[in-house]
Amino acid sequence: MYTLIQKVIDLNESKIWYLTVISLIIILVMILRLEGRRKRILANKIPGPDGSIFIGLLPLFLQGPEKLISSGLKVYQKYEKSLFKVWVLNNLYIVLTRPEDIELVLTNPKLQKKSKEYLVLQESIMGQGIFSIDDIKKWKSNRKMVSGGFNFKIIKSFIPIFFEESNVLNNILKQNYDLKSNECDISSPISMATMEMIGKTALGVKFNAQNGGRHRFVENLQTAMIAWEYRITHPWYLSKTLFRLSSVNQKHDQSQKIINDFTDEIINKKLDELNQNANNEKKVETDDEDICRKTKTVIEILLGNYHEMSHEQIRDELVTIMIGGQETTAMANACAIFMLAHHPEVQNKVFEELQSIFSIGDQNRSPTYEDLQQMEYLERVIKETLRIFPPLPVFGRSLEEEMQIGEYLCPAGSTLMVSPLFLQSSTQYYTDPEKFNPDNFLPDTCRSRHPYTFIPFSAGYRNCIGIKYGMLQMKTVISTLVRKNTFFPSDRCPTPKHLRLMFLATLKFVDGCYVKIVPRTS
Ligand code: HEM
Repeated sequence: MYTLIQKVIDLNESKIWYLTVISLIIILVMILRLEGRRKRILANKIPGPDGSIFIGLLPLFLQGPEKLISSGLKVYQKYEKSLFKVWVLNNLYIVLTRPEDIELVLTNPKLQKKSKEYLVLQESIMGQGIFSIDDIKKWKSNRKMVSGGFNFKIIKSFIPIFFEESNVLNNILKQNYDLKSNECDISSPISMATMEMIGKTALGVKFNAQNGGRHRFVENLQTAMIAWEYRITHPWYLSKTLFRLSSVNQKHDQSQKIINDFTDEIINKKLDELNQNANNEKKVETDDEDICRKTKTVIEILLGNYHEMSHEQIRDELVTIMIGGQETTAMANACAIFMLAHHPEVQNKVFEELQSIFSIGDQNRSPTYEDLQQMEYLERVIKETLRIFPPLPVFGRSLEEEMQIGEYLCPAGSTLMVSPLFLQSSTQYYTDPEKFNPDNFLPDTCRSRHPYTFIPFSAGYRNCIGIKYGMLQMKTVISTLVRKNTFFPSDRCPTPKHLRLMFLATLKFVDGCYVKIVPRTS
């Protein structure tokens, strides 16, 4: 015994340090193994496809983003009676299928943290913006400040901008359609229109995107988003270290820098402008509220919190809003026009509703907020479009502690997944879910369903901040286009089943969205 003690005393400091490190590593490996074991034991009790050994359902992803939707739907339909598990490499996903479980998760204050896939956005231009941030304390206070830019009065003042850009869109579509067949791919023009709208309303910037202005922000935003899609559809690139080795990484980093530099420039310019106009501003604020509101954009509201938010934070929030508000509404607007083209009886009802709101000869009048409120049928059309084509088809939350959901104990370290796309096309909640039926959103029908059976904007704590903005913008775009045109199916895409979609973080068209456009004569 004495010799053992003597030996320990004789160890020099570096050896003791070495032994400590080795012991810590051994303990850590044991803990991880135990945790992994527990995760596997609990996972084994949850139904779901086993997939291949070690790689799970990775082959599903490797089939490509278009096939992923149909293959994913098959798996979902097979297991949707309860929540189910899916392994992809060593990641465990628990897919929630019942509205009760989804509500439990989305309204649980302990489950506000997004899953690790969102790191892709955090490591990119969204940074610490409220969409991707996982520091919940910071998210709470930032969300409060960002919400200021989306209050009712501010959003209402954006309607003339939505209308102006919808008219530009209408002219662009006229220039774009084939003179013989009247066919046109509406996806890209609509995408540029929503880009211009969000640029003007959030940043107070004109990109001239609709008229082909190749703005550096717009172009680099698209490059950065392609890089995310690449990472998400190649799950091993979720690791930043591996992604750094890929050829896409360099392009992404260049784009990130250009976007950040541009947004910094805008913030600095706006700050100077605000400082210079401080006295005039004060005067305007005491004048007619309407005049003041017209001049406010989301950036100005955020800069009002410049002392509470860092410059970088404001930049991240602005870029987040630009991304959150552009692609989502572009996809929804295009899908709604496409579905109207394929459902003439629905299109006629929308037009009749518009005729009851706008008098004859009123074609160029901008809708007021009250007009948009009266477009109840159009609202149902938009909701039905979002049911069938939710622009964000999947979202996830990180499960950090074991939790009982329904009859299953879900292991810590897994990701809880919710899929509006699959949930909203389930026969369990919608009769004939493939049918485009705006009456699914009649008040009584809505009341008869669990509210969490329709969640295109998510719900609960981290629901979409842009719901009102989105609804007013979509109503303005669609009503303006339908007031001026009739839409018909294109020969290139004769039925809705021919519309090819893919899952690339958001829902996207594989080869455009074609319709025939015939301008109304009076
Ligand atoms: C059709 C239109 C839209 C759809 C379907 C949609 C959908 C969603 C969904 C599903 C989420 C939650 C995502 C998650 O949990 O990971 C979300 C969050 C968010 N959306 Fe939207 N969105 C739309 C329009 C907009 C608009 C117009 C804006 C801003 C102008 C916006 C900004 C945001 C932001 C900032 C968040 C993060 C909120 C937070 O975590 O606190 N969205 N959106």
